[in-house]
Amino acid sequence: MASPVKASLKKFIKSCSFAISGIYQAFQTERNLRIELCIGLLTIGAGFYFQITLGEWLAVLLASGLVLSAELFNSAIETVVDLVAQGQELPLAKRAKDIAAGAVLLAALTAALIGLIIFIPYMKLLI
Ligand SMILES: Nc1ncnc2c1ncn2[C@@H]1O[C@H](COP(=O)(O)OP(=O)(O)OP(=O)(O)O)[C@@H](O)[C@H]1O
Repeated sequence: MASPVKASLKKFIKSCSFAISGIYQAFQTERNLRIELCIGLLTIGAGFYFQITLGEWLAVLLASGLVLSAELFNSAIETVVDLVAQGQELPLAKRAKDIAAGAVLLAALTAALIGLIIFIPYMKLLI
């Protein structure tokens, strides 16, 4: 393998390991992230149970990824805000945290709506 390619690949693998470590740390500290992962896994379980279509799988996976990514961004923003605020009550810190939390809420509501649209017809078949 050519040396610049090898170096780029090495750098990429290193970046991935930092990213995985970031996800791991967020899971250790953020309860909401763990709850959202559980909901995502339950939804995937329901997908297998109801044998949803390929299009429905794509929507479920996109919605789950959207919520988890939004929560990770939220955690990163909270961390930076705490770093800057250093325990002080700051109006801009509140605004930044509330907007980031709003992004998570929007993603979660969108995912819930997608879940209801997909799974309600399957659940109706069970009744
Ligand atoms: N440094 C700060 N200055 C002003 N308001 C803050 C500050 N830190 C947090 N807040 C506000 O206090 C409220 C609670 O925030 P806090 O981060 O404790 O809990 P949270 O938003 O439920 O997040 P989580 O439980 O995920 O840590 C929010 O409205 C937030 O914007």
